[in-house]
Formats: sequence, structure tokens, C-alpha cells
Amino acid sequence: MGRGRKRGGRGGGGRGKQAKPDEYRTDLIEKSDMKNERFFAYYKAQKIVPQEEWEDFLEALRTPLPTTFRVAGSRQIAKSLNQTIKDVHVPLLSDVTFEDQKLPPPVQLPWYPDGLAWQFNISKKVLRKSPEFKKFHSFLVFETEVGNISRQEAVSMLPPLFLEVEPHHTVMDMCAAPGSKTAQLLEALHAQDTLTSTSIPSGLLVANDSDYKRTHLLIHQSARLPSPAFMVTNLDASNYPSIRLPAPSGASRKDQLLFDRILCDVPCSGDGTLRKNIGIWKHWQPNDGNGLHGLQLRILQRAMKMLKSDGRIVYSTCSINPVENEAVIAAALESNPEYHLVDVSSNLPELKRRPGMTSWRPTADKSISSTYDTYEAFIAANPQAAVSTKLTSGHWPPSNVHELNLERCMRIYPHLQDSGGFFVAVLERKSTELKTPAQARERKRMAENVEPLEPGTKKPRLESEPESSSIPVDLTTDIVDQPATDEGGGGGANGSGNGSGNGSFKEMPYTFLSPLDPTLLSCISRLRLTPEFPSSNVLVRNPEGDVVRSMYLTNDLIKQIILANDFTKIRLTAAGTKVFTKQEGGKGMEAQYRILGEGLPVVLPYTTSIITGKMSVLRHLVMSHYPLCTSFEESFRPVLDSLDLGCHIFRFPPGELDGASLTHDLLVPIWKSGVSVSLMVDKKAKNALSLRVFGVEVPPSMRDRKTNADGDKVALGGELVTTVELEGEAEAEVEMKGDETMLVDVEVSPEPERVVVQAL
Ligand SMILES: C[S@@+](CC[C@H](N)C(=O)[O-])C[C@H]1O[C@@H](n2cnc3c(N)ncnc32)[C@H](O)[C@@H]1O
Repeated sequence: MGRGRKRGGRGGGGRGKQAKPDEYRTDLIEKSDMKNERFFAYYKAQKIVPQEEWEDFLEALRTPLPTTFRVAGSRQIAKSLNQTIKDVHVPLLSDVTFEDQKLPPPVQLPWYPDGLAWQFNISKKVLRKSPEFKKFHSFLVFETEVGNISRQEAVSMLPPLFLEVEPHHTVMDMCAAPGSKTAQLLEALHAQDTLTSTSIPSGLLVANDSDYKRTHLLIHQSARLPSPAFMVTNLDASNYPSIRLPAPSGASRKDQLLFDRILCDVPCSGDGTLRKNIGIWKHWQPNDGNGLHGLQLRILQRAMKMLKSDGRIVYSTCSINPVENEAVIAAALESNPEYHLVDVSSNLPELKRRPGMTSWRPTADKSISSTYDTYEAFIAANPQAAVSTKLTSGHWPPSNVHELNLERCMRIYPHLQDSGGFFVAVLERKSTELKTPAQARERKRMAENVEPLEPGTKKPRLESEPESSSIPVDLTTDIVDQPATDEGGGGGANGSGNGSGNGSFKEMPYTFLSPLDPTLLSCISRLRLTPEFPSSNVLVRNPEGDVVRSMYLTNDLIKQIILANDFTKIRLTAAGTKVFTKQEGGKGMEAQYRILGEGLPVVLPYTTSIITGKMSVLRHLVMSHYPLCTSFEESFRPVLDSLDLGCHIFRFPPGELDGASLTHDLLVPIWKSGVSVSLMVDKKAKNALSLRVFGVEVPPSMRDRKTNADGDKVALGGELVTTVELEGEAEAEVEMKGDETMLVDVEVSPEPERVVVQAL
């Protein structure tokens, strides 16, 4: 009988929250509830928009936000899927009527590069009832689940675009969770990826958040674009410790890692999100923003200290309050006069924006009966306020406000382009002697020469970075190896219960394997990888360096960082990407390692053995659950018979079959057991693949079908289903039809862990 193997228990499946079926529409709400006299009085006093626009501004704030999404993934994958949306879905949605109303099809956001972002404005009811939109909705849900589409507010897509990340950049996302912008940054770091394989960028992305639980959202999000150049930390950004690099040869002091690009998407009051977070209407008051100004400023100031001399910072909030925006920028420029605001008015020309404000009138008075021109006027009117409120002179415009070019900040208002409210500012250091034309040329040369690392390519060495890329650690100005504290409203190690209580953390250590480690060598050999596989960059998560279960791959830079820092003090929650996992053998068989779905694009450039299959083989693998080797078409059976037990990679070239079409190479990991082969992608990915290529969902397996009144599983025809044990590591579900036993479903170990369906 069955061995009672638990389903889905291995590795947690690597997926975050499931997308809700109705996530493509914001709630419809009563307009009469959308008012707040404090909000009106405050923003009128700020003259946030010209008087004649006030009603349009309010009307937009009271209208549900359209649905926006971005075609995600590395550039080539995204372009390919985008073409499908344009060529297949939009034409199907272009002439749809519902209850005598013509429905508008999805449209591209005019300012998003390559037309990769879309918007549509369809009610939930229509999404449920119109067959055409229902189908499109299913497509979006499936593609979102496998990570090819990112449901993201239009304005939230802006900061990564202004950061202009390139694959050789060292990038820091200081307040990263839940990670929609992190995903965009990672995509830019991986701009060199091809349709089927992941490049190994020489730069890196550190995604940080002070909320421990939320850092796990980051890990899930980023698993959609697995990267050996990705790290997640859980620290207070306002107090972010210096990350060290190994000392350059001949020097005794370690260098400090500085960043080419830093995103400060800081915690904010969020009043720009009123269109979807309608609760804000009820509670809004000016102290929401007043109280965050200090933390926002400290985070930005810390970023300014961690930036390379020729680096760039983008500061953003989803608030329209100048106290959280221009006031923070002005105060940061005051304390770091070597910085300036960059004029990006010619970037994204189709984006409608307003210039940053140069005058604003803070108040701590909840009823907004008065606002104040200057801090002095505020204190004169409220003598206790200096101690009883969090307002400081920094909340007001400084006296030299007109020298700061605050109008170079960008304000996005809902009525301009039917979006949320948002604020973005781009900061760089003013030109110094360090930024000579020769250096600029050198940086440009480096940027242009970045190639994806193909097997055999010499990897870039850290020492070859220009000198300005790292400076010696200055113990007097920087916080070195400080465990994060709760100071500043965020605090490191927040809400996890995972700290040891003595200033160090209990994260599992990151231990690099010796490239001669026998288990690693055997894994490389069984998986038929080339000698160029970067085996010295493989790590495991235990102090002994034992290969217990999973192996992760990092790039050179992350390896150097891990070796040079004390991660009992800096909480590192993830580094690199998981590539191999152990698979226990069946009876009498030794354990093997297999390539994880998420690791495949990274490992692919180093594989020597890829089995090519036809569309009919793909259809059988997709439509069946654990198909028996004997059930494949006869011409393919000898290929299957010749395969060793274990992990293999199958390639399906573009092709057509009975109206179904595969437009690009598809590469997937396969597991061959004694009796069957199975596609090592999970249910959702399989469904997405099936819908995209064959236009139908995968038929439910017996396990997904109903049980009868006695709790027994029944097949679609109502027959009893039972489980029998087969040879090796397989078990089968069989349908009992009278005396006849029919095999309906075979389960083989292992179960797939994660999804990567790319290259379509
Ligand atoms: C506006 S959200 C970031 C959204 C994110 N950038 C995205 O695009 O998905 C702000 C984040 O800052 C985090 N946070 C709050 N205080 C912090 C601090 N002191 N240091 C680091 N992160 C902080 C919050 O946990 C929250 O996840």
C-alpha cells in the first residue's frame, strides 16, 4: 500500500502568497465616504495643485485606480511575452461589449520603456462575466504566479527606471519589502540574460528591510528571477553597517563596499495611495508625515555615506506631503552639500509630472486651523511645541531653498495620468576632481564591456574596479559591524524573535565548499556540468560546510563579501541562488542531486547534456501527471530508456502542434524514475505553460478530484481510487472498475520545488 508520503512538504514550494483571483481590480467604494476636512485644509494650504485643478485632483483621488502590470523577467523574456499580449490578447479584447457597453482594451503606459507596462480599467463584474476578459484575467493570474508579470502600481515602477542600474553596478535597495522595485532592479542587473539562461552579473543587489518577516517576501519575490548576485539583509537602513571587502593586496585595512546605485523608497504616510487604501480617508492627519520625516532623513543621509563618488541615489515615497519629500531632500542637501538634485526632466518624456515644491507650511495642529510659514512662527505660536512635537526646523523650507533646485524633484498627481500620487528625487554628488573625463570614459568602457559570463570567460576581479569604487573603512564616521537596533522606528531584526539577545544573530552561516569537495564533484559529474562551472562559488548553510541538502551559487563579489564580514552581526537572510538540492534515492539507491527549476537558468550555460523533445512529448508531459515511460510515443521511448535515473534537462524547440505553438526554446528539468518521467515544475507553472502553449489548463490529477461521501477519492466517473506501491520510488493511483484496475496517476519522488517557466 501507499507509503504515506506527504505532498508538498519539501522546501515549502518556494512561493509566496497566492495571487487572489480578483487582484486585478481595486475595490469600488462609496464616493461619499471619501472626504477628510483635515486633508483638504492641509493640502489647500500647501497649494499642492493650482486652485483650478483642485476638483480634478479630488475627483481622481476618489476614483478607483486602474489595474496596471509590468511584463517582468529579463529583457528578452519580457519582450517575447509582451509581443504575445500585443499580438494575441489585445486584438481579442479590442471589440468586446458587455451589457451594451463597449469595453476598452488594455493599453500600454506611454512612458514605460519598450511598452512593457500596461493598464486597463475593467470592473470585477466584467472580469468575471465577459468570456474574453475572463480569459485574459486567467492569463494574467497564471503569468503573475510564475513571475512573468508583476502586478505593480504605475508610479511604483518609476524609481528603478530613474536609478538606471547596469549589470556591473553595486546596488542597494534600503527599504525593499515587499519587493516590487527590487524585482525591477534585479531585472536591470540581469539585462544580459538570454531567453533561456541567466548571466552572472559582476555587480550585486542588496535588498534590505528592517522587518524580518517582510524580508522573506523579498526572498520569494526574487526567486522569480534567481540571481547569484543577490543578497537580502534585515537591518535598520538609517543605521546600516559598513559592509567590508577584502583588503587590497599589500594593504592591511579592509575596504568598505560602496554602492553605484542606492534606492531609498522610504517608509511614508502613503497618502498618495488613497485611491486604493481608502482607510486613509478616515484617519489622515498631518502628524502621520511629521513623525516620519526624521527616519526618512536618516535613511537618506546614511545612503549618502554609502554611495560611490560617481553613484546615484533615488529617493521616493508614495506620499504627496512636502514634509516627507522636499523637506527631507532639502535637509539632506543641507547636511551633505557635496550632493545635488539631478535634472531628469528630459527622461521618460511621456511621463506627466509636476516640479518639486519650494514652499510649504507644516503644522502639528490636527484640525489644521493654522499652518506656518517658518519654524520660528510655529514656535512663537506654540511655545511648548519644541518639546511636545516632533517638528524641527528641518520640516520647513530652509532659508536657501532657492539654491537647492527642489523643482528638479518630481511630483506625480492622480489626475495627471490616472495614477497614484508619488514623489521621486534623483541625487548625485556634484562633479569633483575624482570624476575626470578619463574616469567617466573608463566607467563607460566598463559598462559597455559587460558581457554575460559564458563558460570559460575570465571572471572580473574585484581588484580591477576603479579605485573610487571602494574606500578604506573609516571607523570615526561609519558604523562598522553594528548590530541593528530598533532606533528610528524600523530597527533591524524586527519582529522575528530570531536574534540571540546578545547583539548577534542566529542566521545559519554561509559556508563555501571547497571546489574539491567530493559531494560537489560527484554532483557536477552526475549532472554532466562543464569544468567551467564556478564550483568555488558554491555555498551551503551550515557551519561545518556539510552538504546536507541544498547548494547555492553566488558571484565573485558576494563570495568576497561573505568571506570578509562577520554575519553574526550583520543579519544576512539570503545570498546567491539555490541551484542543487539533494534527492534521496529509493530503496537501495544512493542519494542524488538535482538541478532546481529556479537554478536551471543559472546552471544552463554549464550543461553538456540536453535532451531535445518534440511538441507532442511536451504536450504529454504537461497534460499528464507522472506519465509512464511506456506511454510516450514510440519514437521517443528509446531516448527515455537510455536515460539514467535522476535529473535531466529537456529542450523543446519552437514548433506547432494542432494549433498550439511554442515560439521560443523551452528548457525544463525532468526527473527520470524507474517507471516514469516527470516535468519538475509545479502545478501553477505547468498550468501557465499549458495555457500559453496549448490554450487549455492542465486536467486535474486524481488527487485534485473529489472524494465521495465516505471520504474515498473518486475519479471523474465516480470510480474508487486507491494507491498501490510500484517498484523503485514510485507509487500509483489506480481506478477500480469492477475487476479491472486502471492506472491513472503515478507519483514519483521527488516533487517539484519551484517554478521557472521561461523562454516562451
Ligand atoms: C514603502 S515600503 C517599501 C516598498 C518597496 N520598496 C517595494 O517597492 O515593494 C517601506 C519599507 O520600509 C521598511 N522600513 C521601515 N523602517 C525601516 C528602517 N528603519 N530600515 C529599513 N527598512 C525600514 C518597511 O518594513 C517597509 O517594508
